[in-house]
Order: sequence, then C-alpha cells, then structure tokens
Amino acid sequence: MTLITDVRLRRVLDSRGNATVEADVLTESGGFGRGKAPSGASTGEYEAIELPAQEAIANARDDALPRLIGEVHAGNQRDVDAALHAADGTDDFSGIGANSAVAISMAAAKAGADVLGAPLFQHLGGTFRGNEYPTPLGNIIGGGEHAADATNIQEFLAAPVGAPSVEEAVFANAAVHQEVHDILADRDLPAGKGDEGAWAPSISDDEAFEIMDEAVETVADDFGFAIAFGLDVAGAELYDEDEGGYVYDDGVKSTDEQIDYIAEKVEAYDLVYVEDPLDENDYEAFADLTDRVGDQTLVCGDDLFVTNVERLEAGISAGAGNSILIKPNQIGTLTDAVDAIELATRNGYESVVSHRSGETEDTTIAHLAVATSAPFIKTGAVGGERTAKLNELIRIEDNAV
Ligand SMILES: C=C(OP(=O)(O)O)C(=O)O
Ligand SMILES: [Mg+2]
Repeated sequence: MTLITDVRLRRVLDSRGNATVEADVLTESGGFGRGKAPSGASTGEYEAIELPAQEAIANARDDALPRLIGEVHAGNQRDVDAALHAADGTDDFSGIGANSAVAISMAAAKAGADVLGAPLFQHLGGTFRGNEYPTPLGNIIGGGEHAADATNIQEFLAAPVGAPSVEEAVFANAAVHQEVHDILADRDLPAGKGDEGAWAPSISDDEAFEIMDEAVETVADDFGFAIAFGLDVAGAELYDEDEGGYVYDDGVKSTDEQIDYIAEKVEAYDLVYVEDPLDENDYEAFADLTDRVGDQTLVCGDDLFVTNVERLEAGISAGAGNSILIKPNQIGTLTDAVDAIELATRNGYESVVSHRSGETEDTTIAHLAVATSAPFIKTGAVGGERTAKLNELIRIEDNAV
C-alpha cells in the first residue's frame, strides 16, 4: 500500500529568503507527504552537507529517485532512509545533499502516516506515544551568527518548566518575548529581530541576562508557574584558536575562564539549559563543565554532537554533556535522528529536538518530539515558521491532528 510511486522535488523559499528543497512523496494507494529542508547559519563543522538547492535536487533526481520509486515502501522509514544513504554513497550526504535527503525522508514519513490515517507522531512513535509533550525553549534575545551587532551569546531561551500544558508553555514564551520588548522600550533600547525572531538589541550579554531574569520572573508571576531560562552559547562560533580562546566584545576568555564563566551564570541565574557552552572539538572541556554543573542544568551538545551517533558515543564515553540537540537536517534522515535520540535515552542524555535558524512551515519536528517523548523542543517563540511548529504542538495536545 505504501509503495512509493512518485517523488517530486522543487525549490521553495525558506524564512531567510534562501532556496531550499521541498519533496512530495506519493504512494500506490494515494498516500501523500510533503517535507521541506531547513538550513543552519551557525552550522557545526561535522554536520551533513547541504548543497545549493538546485544541485541537491538535480543529484537526488539522478541518484535517489530510481532507488525509491517502485522500490521502497514509504511506511518503512528505515528502508527509505537506507535507500537515501545508498543513493548518496558518502558518509556526509555530500552526494545528493542533506537538504534533499531530509526533505524526502520527512515527506516519506508523512506519506506513510497518510496511508495509515494516523498522525505523524503516532506513525513515528507508535500507539503508546502522544501522552508526553516537550517543554518548548523559546528564543527571546539573540545575536551571534543570527543577528549583527547584538549579543555575543547566540540565544537567550525562555524555559517554562512549570507549565501545566504545551499550550500554556507556548503562550508563556510569547509573553516573555513581549515582556522583553517592553523592558527594552523602557530602557530606550531599539531592537530589530534576528533570524529566529528573537530580539537583537545592541546590548552586552550581561544586560541580556538581567533583562531575561526580570522578564521571566514577571511572566511567571502573571501565569502562575515557574519559568526559567537558558542559553545557546554557540561556543564554536566564539572560539578562535589563534586568539587563544573565546572571543567576546569585552575580551578573550581561555577555556578554563569560559568554563568558570558559564558555571557562574548557571549559579547566578539558575539556568536550566546551556547549549554548546564550549567549542565543538573540546569534549574534555564539555566534560569538565558537566562535572561542575551537570546536576543543576542541562549541558547540551549541538555543534558538538551534530545529531551523530558516533559523536554522541564519544561524548558519552568522555562524560561530555548530559543532553543532545536533535536536528534532522544535521544528519540527513529521520532514522539517523531517531537512532541518536534512542542512544541518548539509553545513556541518560536528554534530547532537545530543534529547528534551524533558516526554517519553513514544515511541522515534522513537532511530531518527532512527541513521537520520541523528547523532554524539550527548541523552535523559537514567535514568527510564522516558528509558530507553525508551536501551533502544531498545541493541536497534537488537543488531539486535533
Ligand atoms: C538553531 C541553531 O542555529 P543554526 O540553525 O543557525 O545552527 C542553533 O545553533 O542551535
Ligand atoms: Mg545551537
């Protein structure tokens, strides 16, 4: 029933106005699924390779489609993703492009769900899934590679850890976003938005910490549940070996100083989450920081692990981090992403399913988070390509998908 009968690929826009890959998968019995690839800006050195959209489409048409059409069932995700790997023939998807691979992988999953008449999360996770919902981490203030002339730390993230429902959590994050706008206006600080919709004022990181602290406290009082916050430091973007460490506007921190700095911020602000606090090649420094604060906060590897089971295995052996960011396009297929989540879970690492800074209206990651009972999802706070996922979570919770 789910035999793939056609795969159509086209170039569409992402949220930055760049070209990305959209895939449609059709099946024998009329099943249909559509997936779109997101795209990073602060990409990890070890990510699967995104090719220019037209090149990825041309290569996938030549190499992947003959291995899928009439050959593979969309309902068997492992077969679909194995065919994509076989068609690609490299270990980093530089043949057909991780953007073509992930778009087809997600489209096939949706076609499989369509044939079953089941929600995507249930097709991916099974019938016993759908009762646990991730806490959304909402990007509120940001800079780094996502906005010029703003904070050095890439993302200050609201974390509504006490929310009684996804719906309340999503609205709390939006309220923190509005509250920060009001605080910035009171301080006469103009701010545009970065790529993910976070405010991008020209302020120091210290001021951003203060503003976040004030905003989450105000909104927590209004909503009546605990809201904490966290960070994506995007340490690999700050790290410069030639400069001898992590380069901030107010100076360079050595690795030991960076560890102290992050540990102090965790203590001072009760941070519940710190992503990529250190460079993507420094498992040892990640392990040192995890020793220091791993019982108080999630130390999450994004560029460190790149959703890759081998890099995660190395991290587990080293004691580096206690959490992994899961970005399907970083590794190329849903199978690889789920394998990384399952390895993480078996080893006590928390999974945080994540968007990219360049996004589309695709909602697959909302379903993936529910399907795998991921405790967190990072997918912004406002902006259409972000609310597409947040609103889908609300619908999933409401049994409306
Ligand atoms: C979402 C992120 O940004 P990008 O997509 O630019 O890697 C991130 O670093 O976690
Ligand atoms: Mg990151």
